[in-house]
Amino acid sequence: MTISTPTTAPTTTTTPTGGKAKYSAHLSNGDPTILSTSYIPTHPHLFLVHFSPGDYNSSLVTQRPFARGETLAYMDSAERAPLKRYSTVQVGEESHIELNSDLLYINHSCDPSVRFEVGEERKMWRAVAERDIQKGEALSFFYPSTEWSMAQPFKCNCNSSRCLGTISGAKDIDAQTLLEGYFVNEHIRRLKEAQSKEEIK
Ligand SMILES: C[S@@+](CC[C@H](N)C(=O)[O-])C[C@H]1O[C@@H](n2cnc3c(N)ncnc32)[C@H](O)[C@@H]1O
Repeated sequence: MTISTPTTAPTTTTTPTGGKAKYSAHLSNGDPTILSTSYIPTHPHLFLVHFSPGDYNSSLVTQRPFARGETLAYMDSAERAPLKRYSTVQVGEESHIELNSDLLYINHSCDPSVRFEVGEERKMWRAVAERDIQKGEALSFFYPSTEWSMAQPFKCNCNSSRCLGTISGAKDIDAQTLLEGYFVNEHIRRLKEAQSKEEIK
């Protein structure tokens, strides 16, 4: 197991102009050792991060039930990201955002409880319940619904009967399996279409 040390201790800061605090969990690079001691929840009445030792083992657990179709949260504190990384969410063919909130800790599942609805306009960015969700459940969304080619592929441990194995992005999933089996965002639909015409790999 590799333990990565954050380059900066996680902090909640106030900007000189008194602006919104910055969420720095992404600085943990997956290792919660330091972060868990200084954690300030961003949505304490809705969900909390459950920190687990080891790289990228933490998760986001609900504090109350949600009904299918309900918006869990808008991605209000998200910001455009210059580069994709494990913590970013793709919102368009060439656009990525950092969530800057506890939504970062939603893991992937091939049978997800949540979907991330995104698009080029920030007002579209929100997390919606795919089904009824109980209090105390760990939340999950289907990462290839937003990600075309992931910065950090991983072997999925969702244990679902429909698990797709290694998750590396929508580009590597058969079009029928992806488009008939899962909710995906419009940019992924467009990229899959371009791939089928061999306009992109
Ligand atoms: C945005 S983070 C999610 C929060 C992460 N669990 C953490 O503790 O920082 C994405 C990373 O979590 C891990 N991850 C998420 N879902 C997973 C899954 N179903 N199976 C294995 N690893 C997963 C992978 O390392 C992935 O790159």
